[in-house]
Amino acid sequence: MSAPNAGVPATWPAPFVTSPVDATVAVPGSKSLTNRYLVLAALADGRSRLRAPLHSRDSELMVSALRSLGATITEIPGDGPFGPDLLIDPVPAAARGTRQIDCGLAGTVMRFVPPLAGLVPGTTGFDGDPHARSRPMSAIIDALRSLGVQVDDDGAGSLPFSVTGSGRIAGGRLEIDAAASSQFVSALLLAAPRFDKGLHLVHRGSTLPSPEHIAMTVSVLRGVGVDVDDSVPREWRVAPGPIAAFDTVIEPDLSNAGPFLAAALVAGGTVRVAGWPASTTQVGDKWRSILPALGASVDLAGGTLTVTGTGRIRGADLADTSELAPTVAALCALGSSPSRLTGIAHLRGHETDRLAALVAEINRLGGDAEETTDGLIIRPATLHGGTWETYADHRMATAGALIGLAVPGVVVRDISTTAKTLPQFPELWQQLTRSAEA
Ligand SMILES: O=C(O)C1=C[C@@H](OP(=O)(O)O)[C@@H](O)[C@H](O)C1
Ligand SMILES: C=C(OP(=O)(O)O)C(=O)O
Repeated sequence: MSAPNAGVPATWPAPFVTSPVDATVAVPGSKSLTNRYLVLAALADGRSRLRAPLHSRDSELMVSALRSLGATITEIPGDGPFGPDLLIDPVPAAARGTRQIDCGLAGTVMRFVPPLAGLVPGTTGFDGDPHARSRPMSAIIDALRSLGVQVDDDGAGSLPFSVTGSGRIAGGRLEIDAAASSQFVSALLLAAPRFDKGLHLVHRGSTLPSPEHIAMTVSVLRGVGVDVDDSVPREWRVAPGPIAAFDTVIEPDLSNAGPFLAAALVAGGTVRVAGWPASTTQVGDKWRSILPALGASVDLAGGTLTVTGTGRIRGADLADTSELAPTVAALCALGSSPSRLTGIAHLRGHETDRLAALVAEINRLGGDAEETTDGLIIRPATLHGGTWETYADHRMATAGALIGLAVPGVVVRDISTTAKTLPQFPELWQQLTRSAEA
């Protein structure tokens, strides 16, 4: 694919505002929903359509991965403002051969695609960006081996590795430790209807992160006619059977809506996000409770979420903020009282070690942040300008932009990393900040 955000400079002076914002923002489709539905469409019993899907580096990598496994994916004009719809014809039964898949830095690609590769005859190599090689993968590698699939790696429990599928996976009972990522559970559940005996998956680890993302997986599976029993905590039973072809509209990415909504707290003023679903499995719906805890008022009416802030942020104790944590941490760094974020130890295995990265960057600007065993403590401090490093992490980039809204002279390194899930970020952020000047 062409370089996302081509032309965006390597260092990006974050817009600083001195008056309240007043903006309505439309955000593109959910990464988590787009990539789940793409995987299910590749395994479905006929042609599926995704309306208003995300078009970003992570979704393009998923499209390429599924194409190389044999799915036919075609772009067709749609109604959404952010790009075409997708028609997907599943991987045909006769698909075979060898292929190499680039996972980039996409957790959904590196975790969701290997079980599919086990269902397709032939050898599939997996590798990704330099940072991808330090993301945890051993739970998937071990799970596939327990399921009888050949995996060849160098024993490090990470990319690169190859999966040699025979075309069938028997399935049955399987224990894994998904403490490092909920994506291990989602990956196995998504492919499980195509295992001969289905799957009885049991999580045996100490903690299970990002439960909302697992609930999303269960919900999308049920939506395409798959029988999933999740009545026993930390266990899932997926019945074998067909995955019904579907035609579905992808919701806007509520996690990516976060930095825009948070701008109302930082600058004061009002930000509205259109197309907010009345009910959703996205973890980003938690903004409706997180932002009020930090001092905003929030109203959901007529499909629009409206967030109003005063420019004054109070600290809070917030648990299990999952992929929302970098945005939350940026808000807390601007808070007038201490904050404690808990239940996010597994962020150490995200695009970068997010806990270390947030502490380093907040403190570089004069902040007072500290790592705990499972999160962060952030105390009030007066921040100053400087370079904000992003470590190839899109959510570090948007966190830097948010701090720069209130602190003059913040320069974000590599804003183009936002192309991972939101290529339009620099442009949408400029529009938002211009509303403060108007
Ligand atoms: O399944 C998904 O779509 C995701 C699950 C979560 O992963 P972790 O459980 O590794 O946090 C989340 O952080 C990631 O952004 C997307
Ligand atoms: C953790 C994230 O991504 P990934 O899907 O690559 O795990 C994220 O987007 O915050």
